[in-house]
Amino acid sequence: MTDTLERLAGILEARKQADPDSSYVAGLYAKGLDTILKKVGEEATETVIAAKGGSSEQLVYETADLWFHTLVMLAHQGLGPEDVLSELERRFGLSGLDEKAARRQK
Ligand SMILES: N=c1c2ncn([C@@H]3O[C@H](COP(=O)(O)OP(=O)(O)OP(=O)(O)O)[C@@H](O)[C@H]3O)c2ncn1[C@@H]1O[C@H](COP(=O)(O)O)[C@@H](O)[C@H]1O
Repeated sequence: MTDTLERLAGILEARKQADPDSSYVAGLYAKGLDTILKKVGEEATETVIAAKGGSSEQLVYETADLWFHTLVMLAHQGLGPEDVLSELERRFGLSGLDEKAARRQK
């Protein structure tokens, strides 16, 4: 499963050298962070709409768009899926309620 994320992250890294006219990802990098963040916001909204009223197929499609654009965002910021997966690994065994309580004590 993570092979797919690693493979995609490799492509996103390589697209940093690509021509924006021949690559959607290179085009996003060229337009900059604000454009990438706008796409993330749009895809998040489309995912919510699909979850509320769409088919399973639409929800999977929109979630893929959302994941893809968040991976572009991470790559633009010098991060990758391994960073997010490490954070999720760290959270294993830590209840969300306990984590929230610990944050409130800070
Ligand atoms: N996984 C994806 C992927 N998912 C979604 N998209 C694109 O993300 C866009 C989604 O935007 P919308 O749904 O809003 O559609 P749109 O109206 O056409 O988009 P905009 O004109 O508003 O940008 C579409 O253009 C999709 O084609 C993707 N584009 C690329 N990839 C991967 O990235 C690789 C590199 O792509 P290029 O850089 O284009 O070679 C590809 O081989 C794929 O593996």
